[in-house]
Amino acid sequence: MNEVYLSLGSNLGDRKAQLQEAVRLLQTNPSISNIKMSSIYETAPVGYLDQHAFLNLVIRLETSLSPLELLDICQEIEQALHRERLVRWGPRTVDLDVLLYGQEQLATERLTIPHPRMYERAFVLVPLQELMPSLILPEDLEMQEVHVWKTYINVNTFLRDAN
Ligand SMILES: Nc1ncnc2c1ncn2[C@@H]1O[C@H](COP(=O)(O)OP(=O)(O)OP(=O)(O)O)[C@@H](O)[C@H]1O
Ligand SMILES: Nc1nc2c(c(=O)[nH]1)N=C(CO)CN2
Repeated sequence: MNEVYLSLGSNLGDRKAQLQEAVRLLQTNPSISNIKMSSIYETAPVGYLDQHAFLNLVIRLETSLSPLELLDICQEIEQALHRERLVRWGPRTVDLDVLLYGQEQLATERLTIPHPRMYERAFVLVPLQELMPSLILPEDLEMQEVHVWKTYINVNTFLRDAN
């Protein structure tokens, strides 16, 4: 089994419902187990600023899928939730990025692990630190626009939460 960390984000439409659907689709995959989630954070947009605030979280899971198989699953979920790529770093119904896959280091055209921009992103590192308390945040990280939006006891509570 491989331990994997994914970053999830949404800033278009019903942000929480889309994150719930993405997590539900991951949970129903027979090759994925033991999903743990961080709190959900509301975060100011980074990179492309003229867009709505995001909801972001990080999840840890175990999987027998290879890194590329997992990327395929993430991209299928983005497609199922009607993700469109119109602007780089622009608005999205849902975005799933592979942050870490065990101790794996990869730099291919389709997939780079660890995710190349994760160490500069408070919207990734702050939720990641909840699941990985030994993580030391960079001193110059822009923290002020990253706020806990909601904390769930576990994934099932999150998936049952209607509003
Ligand atoms: N670790 C990774 N996780 C997800 N996608 C990756 C990763 N490494 C490379 N990619 C590639 O990046 C491409 C663009 O991904 P995407 O459209 O989600 O980027 P983005 O979320 O807008 O920006 P960013 O990559 O800065 O988060 C994907 O098609 C995928 O092949
Ligand atoms: N706050 C926030 N900003 C972003 C996000 C995101 O998930 N949250 N994703 C991006 C591209 O991956 C670009 N900018």
